[in-house]
Formats: sequence, structure tokens, C-alpha cells
Amino acid sequence: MSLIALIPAGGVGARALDEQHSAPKQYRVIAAKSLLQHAVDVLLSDARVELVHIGVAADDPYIESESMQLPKAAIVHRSGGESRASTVLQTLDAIEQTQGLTNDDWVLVHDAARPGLSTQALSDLIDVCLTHQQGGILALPVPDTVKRAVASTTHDLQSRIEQTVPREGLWLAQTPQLFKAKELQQALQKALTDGAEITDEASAMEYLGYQPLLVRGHAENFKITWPQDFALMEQYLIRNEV
Ligand SMILES: Nc1ccn([C@@H]2O[C@H](COP(=O)(O)OP(=O)(O)OP(=O)(O)O)[C@@H](O)[C@H]2O)c(=O)n1
Ligand SMILES: C[C@](O)(CO)[C@H](O)COP(=O)(O)O
Repeated sequence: MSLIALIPAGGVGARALDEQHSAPKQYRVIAAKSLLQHAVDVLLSDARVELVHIGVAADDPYIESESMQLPKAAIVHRSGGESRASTVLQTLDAIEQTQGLTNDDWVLVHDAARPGLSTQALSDLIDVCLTHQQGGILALPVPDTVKRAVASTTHDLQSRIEQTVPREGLWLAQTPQLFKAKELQQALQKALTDGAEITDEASAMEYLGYQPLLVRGHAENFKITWPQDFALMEQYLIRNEV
């Protein structure tokens, strides 16, 4: 059995761009390292993770820049796809072609855009999934009252409430998400071929009928999505260094 990590880093980070920054968000430096380097380092902090495979766009000009110093255990594949799911699948295919995949291998998929993952949450996810021999994800129960907007009102800041949605049983999906590598590969292949809407690894597994485990994550593991998210994440990362 081996536990490999996979970071999809083939996105353009369109929602995080601003006038001063044109590179994809995974290459923005905060707290002394790029988001991608933070994500690689936290995954390798768990001794059970042997290698971190990174999937970047075929024409990515940033990954080989001098400032991007990655550890030897990080392997870059130019396997980025049009969607996050296709980047994950194409990176799994590249791993299979270069080092092989067995039925016993597990893959831990983690967003480059979530550099705030704690070593404790990472360890919890691996412990729970390996103990139960079932795939699972980090996630957080929805803490707030949830509203559904009226469909016809599309402006982000001026929508109207149609109804309050019961929050019981609702969780916000984070990463890492841990699955048997070959099962995930098959699930992604099927879901993408069928045109199913797949926004994370768990949704591909759900599409095949699996019920992945939910393991409690933590708030600092939020995904950097908007320009204002960088400053908050930097505070967390600096605070956790000391
Ligand atoms: N075609 C894609 C799209 C996304 N990702 C990766 O998936 C992770 C989470 O996705 P998201 O935050 O949605 O990133 P982007 O798609 O880059 O963001 P945006 O939608 O704002 O452009 C990131 O590490 C991103 O690089 C990827 O590997 N390949
Ligand atoms: C995988 C993910 O991080 C779980 O929250 C998320 O689905 C990434 O994609 P999104 O397009 O930002 O929803």
C-alpha cells in the first residue's frame, strides 16, 4: 500500500486576480512561500505521504521559475485539464504511466489554493479513512442560517431571498479528499464521459454510488478564491509558524 498526494494546480485562479497580480493564485507568495509550496510542505509533513504529484497546465510558465523551489518528493506533471476534475484524472493517468498504480494505492487530493491545512486535520483524515478502509474528505458543518436566492435575481449584492434552507446535515467540502487511487480514476473517467457535474473527488465517487466519509476539518483550511482572501490566510500562516 502506498499513499500518494496529488495537487491539482492547473487552474487560472480567475476570481483571485486583481490589477497587481496576473499569475494564477497558486503562485502568489504569502508568508514567504507560494500557495503551492505551502500545500506541498504540509502534505509531506505527514510521514505516510511518500510523494506529491502536481498537475499543472501544459503551457504553465511559472512552475519552473527559480523561485519555485520544490522538494525532491514533489513531481510535476504537465497534465492540467479544462476542469479541476480533468486535471485530477489526467494527473492520475500520468502517475499510472510513470510509476504504476496498484489496487492498494491511495491518493490524497488537495487544492493548491488551500495552504492553511493543519497537520492535525491531515492526520485525522488519513487515520479515519485507513482505519475504516473507506474514502473520505475533510469538511465543515454549515454554521450559519442558509438562504436560497430567488432564481431571477442574479446580481451578487442585490439578490432576494426565496426561502430559508434547513442547514441540518449540510457540510462544506474541503480538501484533502482521500480515496483508493484506481477507484477514483474509474469514477472520474465515468463521470466526465457522462458529462456529470463534478466539483470534487467525492462527487465523482458519489456518482458511482459510494458514500464517502465526512471528517471534520477546520476553518483555516478555507480555499483562497477572492483577492481579499490572501491577507486573511497570510495572518493564519504567520501565526501558525510561531
Ligand atoms: N482546470 C483546473 C481548474 C482548477 N484546478 C485547481 O483546482 C484547485 C481549486 O480550484 P479553484 O479554486 O476553483 O481554482 P481555479 O479554477 O483556478 O479558480 P477560478 O475558478 O477562480 O478560475 C486549484 O488548486 C486549481 O489550480 C486545476 O487543477 N485545473
Ligand atoms: C474541491 C473544492 O475545493 C471543494 O470545496 C472545490 O470544489 C473547488 O472548486 P470550486 O469551483 O471553487 O467550487
